[in-house]
Formats: sequence, C-alpha cells, structure tokens
Amino acid sequence: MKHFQRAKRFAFDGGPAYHQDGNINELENQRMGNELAGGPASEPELLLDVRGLTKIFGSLTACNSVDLQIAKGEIHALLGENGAGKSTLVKMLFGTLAPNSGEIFWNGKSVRIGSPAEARRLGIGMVFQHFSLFEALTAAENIALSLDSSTPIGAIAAKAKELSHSYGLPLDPGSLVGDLSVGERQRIEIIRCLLQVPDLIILDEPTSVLTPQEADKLFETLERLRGEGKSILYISHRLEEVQRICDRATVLRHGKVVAHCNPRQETAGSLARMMVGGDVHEVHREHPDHVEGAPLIEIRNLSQAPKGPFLMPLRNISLTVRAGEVVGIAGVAGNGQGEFFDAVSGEATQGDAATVRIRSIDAGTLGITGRRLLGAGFVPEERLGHGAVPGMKLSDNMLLARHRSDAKAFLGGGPLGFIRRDAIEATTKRVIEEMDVRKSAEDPEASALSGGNLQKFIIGRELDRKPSVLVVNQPTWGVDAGAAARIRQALIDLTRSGSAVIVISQDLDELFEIADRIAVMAHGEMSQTIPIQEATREKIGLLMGGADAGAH
Ligand SMILES: Nc1ncnc2c1ncn2[C@@H]1O[C@H](COP(=O)(O)OP(=O)(O)OP(=O)(O)O)[C@@H](O)[C@H]1O
Repeated sequence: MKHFQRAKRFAFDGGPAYHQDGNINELENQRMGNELAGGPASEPELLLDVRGLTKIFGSLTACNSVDLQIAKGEIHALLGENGAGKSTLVKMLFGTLAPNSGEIFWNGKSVRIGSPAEARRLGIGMVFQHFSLFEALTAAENIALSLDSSTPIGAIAAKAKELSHSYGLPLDPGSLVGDLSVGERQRIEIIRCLLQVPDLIILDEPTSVLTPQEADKLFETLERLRGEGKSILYISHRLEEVQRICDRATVLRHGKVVAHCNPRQETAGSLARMMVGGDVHEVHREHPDHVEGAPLIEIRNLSQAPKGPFLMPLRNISLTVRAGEVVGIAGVAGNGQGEFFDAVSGEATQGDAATVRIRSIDAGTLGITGRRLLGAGFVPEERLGHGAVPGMKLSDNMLLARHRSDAKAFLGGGPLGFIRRDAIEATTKRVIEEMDVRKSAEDPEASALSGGNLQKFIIGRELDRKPSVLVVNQPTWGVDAGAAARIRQALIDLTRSGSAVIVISQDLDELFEIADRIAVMAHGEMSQTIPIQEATREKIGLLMGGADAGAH
C-alpha cells in the first residue's frame, strides 16, 4: 500500500527525457520539477501499480523485479527487444502466468490475478500476439466462448457488429475464422476484448499485422478509448507509432526496467538504444540497374478459384524472379497474399505443372516437400502452428521441416533407418547462434521462445539451407529493430550468393529497404513489378487501392 500512496501523484511530461533504472522517486521528482518550473502538476489517478514483479523460468529470470505504473486515461508503451520480458510481464497481469514474487495494486488495492477470468472481472482485457481463436468456428462463436455469460449468440453477433462499426474495425461476425487473414483475426480479438468493457486494455504488438490504414484506424480507436478514460498498455516494436500515440514508456532489457521516458521527447534512434543498450545497425543494400541472373522461380498465368467463401481468388498472376534479386509483394491484408503464398509454396497445388517453375522445372503439381527438394524454402506468416509446432523442441521442429530436404544429413540409411540426433542438434545450434535466438534452455519447445525469437529461428532454419528460392510471408512480424535489420540483411545476403527471394510484406518501409522490384496485390490480382528506383509511396498506394492491378 505504501508504494501506491507514494506513486499516486506523478507527471507525464517535463523533467529529464528518461530515467535509467527509474523508480517512483524519480517520477515524483519529475512532478516537483514541473511544479517548480511553474507548470501545472498533473495528478492522474493510478489504475495499476506493479511492484517488484519477478518471473523465473528454470535458470532464466524473464522479469526481474519489474515496477510499472499506469494512470487512468493513459496510453503506456512497454518497450524492449525480443526476449526482454514484455509478454511474460503482461501474462502475469492477465493471470496466465503466476509471478514468483512481487505485488500488483489495482485501483489502490493489492490483488492476486490467478486467471484470465479474474483479470477480466477486475477490468483487464488483453489482445494477445498469438491469437487464441478456433478456426472452425465463426467470429461470433469465438467471441461467445470467451464471455462468462449465457448471452445468446445472436445478441453477441449484433453487439460485435455494432462495436466494429463504431470503432471502425470492419468485421463480419458470421465469417469463419479459418477463412480470415491475420489482420481480420486480430480484429475479432480486439472486439472480443472491447465487449468486456475493460478499464485497462493490453495490446501485444497490435499493428505488426495491420496495413498502415488499418493501423491508423486502430490509433483512432485507442485515442477514443483514452478519451473515455480507459488505460492502454501498448507493446510494439514500431517506435514511430509509440512516439505518435503513447504518453509514457517503460523500457525493459533482459527482464529489468532500464528506463522510463516520454517517447515524444525521444527519437526512434534513442528509444532503440535504450532497448538494446547500443546502436542498431542499418541494412546495407545496393540495387543493380539490371539483374541478369537466371530465372529461378517463374509463375505463369496462375489462376485459382477461392478455396473458401471468404477467401480470394487468384487471377492470372505472372511473375519471374531471377537469381540475385528480391521482389517485394505489397498489398492490403486479405487481397490474396496468403493464397498466393500457398500456391507458390505448394500448400495448394495446381492442375498445370507449368504454372509454377522452380529452377526451370515444372513444379505446379508438387506439394511443399517436392518444391523444397528442388531447392526452394518457404516461411509462412503464422509462426506457431504453421511455421513451428508449439509443443515440440526446436531440434524436433528442425527435423520436421527438413527431414526430406536434408535426409542425407539428418537420417541414417539402412532398411530400418535412424535419426541422426547429433546432426540435427548441431544444425539447430548453428541456426540459434547465427540468428542470435535468445532462449531459456538448451533446446526449448517452440512455445517457450518469445515471438520475435521464434521468428528468427524459423527464418534461420530456412536460410541455413541456402535455398535457391526463398518465399517469405511477413519476415519481421513482431521482431525488434535490431533483429529485423539482421533478418533483412540475411535476405539480401542470400540474393548476393545467387538466390531469388520473394518477400510478401505489409510493411512498405521494409519493402523499400530490401526489394529490387515491388508488385502489389489487390483483389487477387498482381500488378506489374515496379523497379525500386521508380517506386514511390504514392504509386504503390494507388495500386494497393486497386488501380491498374493486373497490368503486365
Ligand atoms: N513458458 C516459458 N518457458 C520458458 N521460458 C520462457 C517461457 N516464456 C518465455 N520464456 C523466456 O522468457 C524470456 C522473455 O520472453 P518474453 O516472451 O517475455 O519476451 P518479449 O519481450 O515479449 O519478446 P518478443 O518481443 O520477442 O515477443 C525469453 O528468453 C523466453 O525464451
């Protein structure tokens, strides 16, 4: 209680830009500094006061005596590189993880949050980084499952629709989750959270799967919620948006609070330095005028009927990517990018083998393994469940993905056959080292990695094979600035060694940074590619809106 009383009054602005190893006394000093400077002493009421929260996994202290204060009507950023402990901290606030020690005060009262139901009862809502939706159920059915009430499904659907309209988050409650894009699934999570009328909404990397327009809509929603007196705890690796919408930030490094700051008084660079404790390297790229390499992947007149009622058809897509180049595919989510990835990777096979040619071999009728055996690698958008099996160790995930393409290295011959664990473990270790995957055990289960670290592992697993063709969907989703630069550089370096890379990304900055040419998908059609030297945001934006799509 003592802590709460001390923490009750503090200022948002003024004073030094940030406080290394800041504590409440510094916040109090900050307030006094404001008053002395003649400014008004703002006294926002505290909603949440976290004191010394600690979580230990085995030998790793994921959260080390963390302090965090959130006022009513505040958007508070939680920053830190991959594995810094952000998700662990918010899971303790939402009752999905029990702390080893520490105390949580809610509206001034010490509370124990033993389960998500208890968190919701207090007024804490959460939108997770990894969604917890059933694909075979509709949006409304998924929402109904999480509500602790017996409200009829029709009433829930109507309320969800009303909320989706009023907050500008378009959603059809009757749509099947399995048919929805990641961005659309996230909207279900947000609306599900809003339906419970929370006082504090925790958002774990909410914009990483959104288009710029969808992100703008979300910011409007958040600002509106702040205006209604709600508090928001906002986790993001996108520092520009943190500066745009957040009032204060708490920065974690290796599980410890290393700074409190007002992000508006910082630059993206200074925030990144606080997070990593040093400088972030920039991606180095030269764009040759003409790429004369051999065509390594050719997609010819790819058309496909929609595979479900809410999925996009693919309409006459042709694209050739040569050795030495990165081609970026931009587009608003749900315009056929997922279907295109499935068709190119072999998750969806084609009737005509010549529709997809890999290294001049007709591959359209081959499945994913057949295409991998031709030297292609694929990284899907969803990491858990699709890119990796959550309950399996990293080494087993390695074996699962590469047992056919690396049969010689991973499997022993003979009539009975055996698995070469030493080779698999050595490869897993190499990928972990190359990609700087941070983890809490020698060979943890995929689900025990932080989101960004799992992404680094999955991309590293493919890069390690040095594929001739690599197709990646959203390569840096949920990845911190330092790791994103590392992944982007690795993709560029792969083309330098003679491979062809296709990057599907909703992050235009990313595509401008690494692509030699950019094409845009709209309504299941793909535009002509635009050389990066001629590409402008305006041009790409127009194509994203559907102008000129399909011209070749
Ligand atoms: N269930 C678990 N078992 C063991 N270790 C875990 C578990 N969950 C997280 N960790 C470890 O705790 C550390 C912090 O992970 P956490 O997910 O909190 O990081 P984060 O800051 O949210 O990262 P990201 O930005 O990548 O999501 C990581 O080293 C991770 O491997």
